[in-house]
Amino acid sequence: MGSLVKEKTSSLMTEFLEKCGGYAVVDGGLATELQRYGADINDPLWSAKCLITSPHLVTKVHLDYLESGANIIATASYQATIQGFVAKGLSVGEAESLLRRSVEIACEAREIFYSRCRKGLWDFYAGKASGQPVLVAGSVGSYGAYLADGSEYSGLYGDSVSKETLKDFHRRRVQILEKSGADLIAFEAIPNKLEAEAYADLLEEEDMDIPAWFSFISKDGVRVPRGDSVIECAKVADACKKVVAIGINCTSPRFIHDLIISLRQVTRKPIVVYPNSGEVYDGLNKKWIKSGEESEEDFVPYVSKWKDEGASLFGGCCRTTPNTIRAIAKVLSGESPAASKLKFEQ
Ligand code: MET
Ligand SMILES: [Zn+2]
Repeated sequence: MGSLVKEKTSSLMTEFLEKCGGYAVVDGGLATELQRYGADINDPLWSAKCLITSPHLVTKVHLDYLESGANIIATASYQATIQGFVAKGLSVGEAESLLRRSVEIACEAREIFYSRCRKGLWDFYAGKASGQPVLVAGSVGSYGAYLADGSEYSGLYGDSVSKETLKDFHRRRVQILEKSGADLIAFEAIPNKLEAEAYADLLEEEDMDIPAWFSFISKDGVRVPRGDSVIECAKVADACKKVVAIGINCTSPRFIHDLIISLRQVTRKPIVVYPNSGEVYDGLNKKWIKSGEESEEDFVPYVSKWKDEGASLFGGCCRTTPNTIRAIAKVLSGESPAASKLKFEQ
């Protein structure tokens, strides 16, 4: 790769943020939104099952988020792994095509969005839609997500799983996403430091043409599920030249404020936050459980505070919807969100 391409890679996010006016909107939950449209994703492949059974729904959800103001849409590859597809009886070739397809679907949705904007077909944002820059992030879920046994939210893989195991597991998928037209890779919901180190090594070893963001899960506002401190994990991400943003996703909104402060202590890279609705996932029974009276837009009034603490990219994760994203886009564009009861003690 030429040095010019490398420079472009490392500055991609700062330039993109400038184009967006300093702050960018990330999409909301993809899997849970597919479910809301009736997709049955109760499967080891989770949302990736839709790449086989209902790709049109994936396009539809991407379009919904773009229409709501998203600047970054993440592909349906979170739980799309070659190993997972092969376990379903697909060939390696078919599995790799589906991974590529996840990026193509998101790129096609962006094209459809832009062409509809040009024709002025959408009311919302119609005026400034052509000025809505959009990046496609190739989503990569953790090894625990592939295992689909709840370890995605515990980060406990056992002693037999080493950094090398994780690198071997992720390498081919990352290579394919890199060459499929994605603008960046989103390593999402990272549950332990070991996996962050594996990703960082992979990015360096593969000398990737596109950058990445690392986004961690936290269940207590201090540590990732495995028990490593978020600060230690963020240091791994900060030290990796290919990482252009660091953040938190699929985490209760109530922890986001403190987590941003922790991240800011160890990085100057842009911070991305996209919490879930605040409900808790019961991995064993594959159900979201309410811990209070959360609704998907409840955290939106906090976006301004998170901005003040130094985050620059804001979206939603599981159980958030296009409504959440529309409200975040409004906050970032200076309009106040619909009055909503503030529920999270800061
Ligand atoms: N981008 C993924 C999704 O929204 C993140 C899942 S987090 C468990 O489906
Ligand atoms: Zn999530």
